[in-house]
Amino acid sequence: MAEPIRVVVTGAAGQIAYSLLYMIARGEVFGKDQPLILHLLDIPPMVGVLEGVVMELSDCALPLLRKVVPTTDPLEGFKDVSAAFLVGAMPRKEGMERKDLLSANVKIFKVQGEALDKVAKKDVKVLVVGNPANTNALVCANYAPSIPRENFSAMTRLDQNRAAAQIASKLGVPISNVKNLIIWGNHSSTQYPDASHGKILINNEWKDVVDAVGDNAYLEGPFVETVQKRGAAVIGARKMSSAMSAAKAACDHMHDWWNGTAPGKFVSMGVFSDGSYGSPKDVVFSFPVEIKNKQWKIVENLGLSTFGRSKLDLTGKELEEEKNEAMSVLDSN
Ligand SMILES: NC(=O)c1ccc[n+]([C@@H]2O[C@H](COP(=O)([O-])OP(=O)(O)OC[C@H]3O[C@@H](n4cnc5c(N)ncnc54)[C@H](O)[C@@H]3O)[C@@H](O)[C@H]2O)c1
Ligand SMILES: O=C(O)C[C@H](O)C(=O)O
Repeated sequence: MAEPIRVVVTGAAGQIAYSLLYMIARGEVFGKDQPLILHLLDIPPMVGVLEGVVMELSDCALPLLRKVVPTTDPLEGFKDVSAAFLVGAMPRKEGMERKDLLSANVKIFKVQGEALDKVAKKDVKVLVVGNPANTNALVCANYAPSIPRENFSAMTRLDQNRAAAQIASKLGVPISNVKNLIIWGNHSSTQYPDASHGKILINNEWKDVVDAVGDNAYLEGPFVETVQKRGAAVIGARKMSSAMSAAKAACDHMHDWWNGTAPGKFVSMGVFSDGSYGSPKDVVFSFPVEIKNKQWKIVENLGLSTFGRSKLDLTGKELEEEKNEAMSVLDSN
């Protein structure tokens, strides 16, 4: 069997981590033959809860889990890690937008970027879940200059999964029969869930989602809005933000980054923009990507409608504004 790898989950005493840690430790991300040492990072007031999580992980009796390192010290938490799930951050409450968390959360990602830079493996894969995820990923990467910025990503996979679930339910097919729906831009209510390149498996043949749905008004209206507002809908119902589905999406994201995407399939990830599709450069923007040998590549030459173009411009503008706001928060500290 392979040597164990070290994987850190921040916010390890929180609600997303409670589902996520179990899925990782079962081998659902790095494989059923990959032993793991799990680092659990949280803040000092959560030490008691963290102890409980450590007890439960032990009681799960998981064969791949070789050791658990609970800590409140980022330098210990990020030491020699190969993969980092950056979940620890304040969640929004009812009535807030995710960017309202910016001033509180962005500082966390500065400190964690600096710690990753000092002690993580240089090929560490960093997934930022904590909101506002795109801008937090940007900040984290900026404070970790010795790690390639391609190694930092933000999670829009939950939005992709939500989009796929809407289409599967609309067409009455299993979720595994839907692929290549795209989330463009920010993990916020300006994101653009785009079904125009989506495929659906009907009678053993991949067909266009657009043709199968046959209702453009739905695809540009209720479909887009439902996905954009799904996080708020979950908060409205649960009084807490999504956790089980967020943990599953984090596993899907890191799984595909680690293992690659199947031929003909792409997934959405927030990554550093090179200006593709007229997006602003140097913000973390969600694009369709294909992954091979742990390297993502933006899928090129996909057509964009006039409607899509206007949506990309809107979400790109929001990301530039968030970036400026984050920089002024950090400059004033
Ligand atoms: N990108 C997405 O799709 C997505 C989906 C769901 C939730 N989220 C975001 O994920 C974050 C976590 O959500 P949750 O429901 O688990 O929240 P939670 O409040 O249940 O848990 C957050 C945990 O982070 C810890 N924490 C705070 N500051 C920390 C720091 N500096 N270092 C380490 N740990 C720290 C807290 O003590 C707490 O245990 C929120 O920002 C939420 O908005 C993102
Ligand atoms: O909506 C939130 O604040 C939590 C999360 O980002 C989500 O999409 O469910």
